Amino acid sequence: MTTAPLLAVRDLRVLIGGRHILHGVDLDVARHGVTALLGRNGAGKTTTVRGVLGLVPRTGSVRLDGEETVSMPTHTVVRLGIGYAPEDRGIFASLTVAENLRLAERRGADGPAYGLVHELFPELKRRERQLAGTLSGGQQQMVAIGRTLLGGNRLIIADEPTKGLAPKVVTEVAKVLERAAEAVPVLLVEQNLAVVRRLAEHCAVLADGRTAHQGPAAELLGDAEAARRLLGVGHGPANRAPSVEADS
Ligand SMILES: Nc1ncnc2c1ncn2[C@@H]1O[C@H](COP(=O)(O)OP(=O)(O)OP(=O)(O)O)[C@@H](O)[C@H]1O
Repeated sequence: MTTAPLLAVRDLRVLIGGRHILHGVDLDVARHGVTALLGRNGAGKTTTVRGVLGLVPRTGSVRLDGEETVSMPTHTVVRLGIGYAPEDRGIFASLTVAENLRLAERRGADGPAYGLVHELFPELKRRERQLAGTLSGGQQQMVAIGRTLLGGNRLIIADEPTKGLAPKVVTEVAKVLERAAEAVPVLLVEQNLAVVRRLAEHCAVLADGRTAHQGPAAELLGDAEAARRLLGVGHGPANRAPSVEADS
């Protein structure tokens, strides 16, 4: 079994409007489970994701399963098998759950993976006629993640899926991601360290547009001094990690 990373980003640089946003991001995403991308506000996490997807001009190397994608346009990159759940979830509020999923269909080897989506999230089957705008935050996140699972993707990228959610909903979303990651590896951009602690085996930390740290997530989160230095946690309420409720 190969242990080479599924996604290997090396020296990723992004220049927007004459400003260097990223100047040397290295990131390995594991072939299994959740890899967390961490860093303070403005560190460059979303730009890294956008760089991986080819949504911003970039240089360096971005290999998916060994294949160099850095010169490819976005539509080619995503067809290689990357599903993206953006920070705002990107769902259509005035369409039903079923319609939202249908819009994300892509033909994988065996057609769209509805079996997998309904197995992981039976609630989406039960609510298929409900308007997506009337779902809870956690249920909307199920739709967003469900959409990424429909196209036979090899990697899911979820950008701050718990941002702005109440603790109970954060727990719901963490469970959704945990289940999704059993099927497809996930790159998770996340500020909630309790979620990272629960889900991620590996992590990378960005600071000022560069990779400041990579390694096992538990090791970083278990080292109070490193977590304070790299993530700024432990300095008052604004930086305190919200909790994730215990499993019910
Ligand atoms: N299109 C753009 N034009 C100019 N500056 C940008 C652009 N996109 C991002 N930036 C700047 O680049 C830096 C990194 O932004 P980015 O959104 O990648 O950080 P982030 O780590 O995702 O932050 P947050 O946690 O706040 O979402 C910020 O200073 C941001 O203002």
